[in-house]
Amino acid sequence: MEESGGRGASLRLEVLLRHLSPSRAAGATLAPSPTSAQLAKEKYPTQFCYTLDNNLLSPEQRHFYEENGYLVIRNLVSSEDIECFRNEFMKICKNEVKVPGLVIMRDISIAKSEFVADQKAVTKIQDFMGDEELFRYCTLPQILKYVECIVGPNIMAMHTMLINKPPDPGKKSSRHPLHQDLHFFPFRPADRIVCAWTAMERIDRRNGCLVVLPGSHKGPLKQHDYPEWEGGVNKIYHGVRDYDKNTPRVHLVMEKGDTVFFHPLLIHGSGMNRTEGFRKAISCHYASSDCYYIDVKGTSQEKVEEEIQELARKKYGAEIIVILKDAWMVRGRLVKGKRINM
Ligand SMILES: CCCC(=O)SCCNC(=O)CCNC(=O)[C@H](O)C(C)(C)COP(=O)(O)OP(=O)(O)OC[C@H]1O[C@@H](n2cnc3c(N)ncnc32)[C@H](O)[C@@H]1OP(=O)(O)O
Ligand SMILES: Nc1ncnc2c1ncn2[C@@H]1O[C@H](COP(=O)(O)OP(=O)(O)OP(=O)(O)O)[C@@H](O)[C@H]1O
Ligand SMILES: O=C(O)CCC(=O)C(=O)O
Ligand SMILES: [Fe+2]
Ligand SMILES: [Mg+2]
Repeated sequence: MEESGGRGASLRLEVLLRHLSPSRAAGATLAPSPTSAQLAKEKYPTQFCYTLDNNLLSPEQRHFYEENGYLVIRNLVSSEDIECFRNEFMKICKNEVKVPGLVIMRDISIAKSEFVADQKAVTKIQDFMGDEELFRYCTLPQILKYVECIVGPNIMAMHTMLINKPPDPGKKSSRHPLHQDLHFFPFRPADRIVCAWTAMERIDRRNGCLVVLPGSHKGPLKQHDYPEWEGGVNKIYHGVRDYDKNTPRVHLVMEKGDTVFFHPLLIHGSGMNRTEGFRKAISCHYASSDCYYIDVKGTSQEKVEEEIQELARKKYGAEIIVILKDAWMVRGRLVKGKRINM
């Protein structure tokens, strides 16, 4: 007795398969469908250098990051999570929560005025790794998935910020000059570093959205200086000294929860806040734990190191000598994989 479907049926199947796809003819097992990484290589045969082989980014997304140095993913962080981060930030501003290692910055226009325990006094908080609630942002799996496509499987959270851009006091000091984040980082390689920046509300040109120069990540790290702004510039808000003024600027209009991933050499800044609200964004810079520290002495980054040391001396006393590398090693936190060099 012949099994149901026997030779006759398999012959018919073979003919059908040949008809559908000559390469899947009899004998050959069904080939698995091509992965996203394979598709990307077929479609864009040039070498990828800013992204790693992965099966998350579509070929178009991967190509976009390679060419432009940034990629916006819509609606990546939930409203609920963002409200938790907002509440925690408010508690920090009201002094209800003390976070070890946190740096609180006030806008230059209010830095010298009387202290008020309110978000109105805070332009940005930095290094919130010691706050478990805010740090949860850096560990969100949907963010780390994208980060892994750029930095690989061993991921350190190196630098964290919650930016609370105040209504401009009329001096344009709420602007952030165009800069490259790598200017502040004494580690390399740049291609294994990425920033995730999430809008905590709708952010457009009225409240000071991010402005990027697409493709600028392909250039070198540039010389940075304080811009000559009449209304004053915030401490450490260095800007690129010269950049191609003809490069088109792109204003990234983002909705709450939208997240942009960008390369540390991408030239970016943000405009002034013309609204009455405090424009909020949360961000984390990630690096592969395979990265290594560099000595910035004798480079364009030397001045940053000196300036940060000077701030630390003022704050903690004259005898303190901050080794930049040590300061980064203490702050950095592993979020995925193994801690190697960093
Ligand atoms: C990807 C980006 C990477 C980065 O951004 S890495 C850059 C690292 N960033 C930093 O190190 C943060 C810099 N900011 C700070 O450390 C602090 O905000 C800063 C400036 C020390 C102020 O700390 P506070 O604890 O508020 O100290 P303080 O009230 O005693 O002020 C000390 C002196 O600084 C002045 N100041 C405070 N906020 C300022 C501002 N926004 N712009 C300009 N000057 C500012 C303040 O007036 C005071 O000056 P003075 O000593 O009285 O002459
Ligand atoms: N003189 C300057 N030096 C360095 N950066 C600057 C200077 N003037 C403006 N910027 C920065 O350049 C970026 C782009 O400026 P641009 O005028 O295109 O947009 P914007 O000021 O953000 O928004 P809008 O044009 O809607 O006011 C902003 O991030 C701003 O902070
Ligand atoms: O205005 C912003 O949110 C961007 C700030 C920024 O680029 C930075 O602090 O490095
Ligand atoms: Fe930046
Ligand atoms: Mg402008």
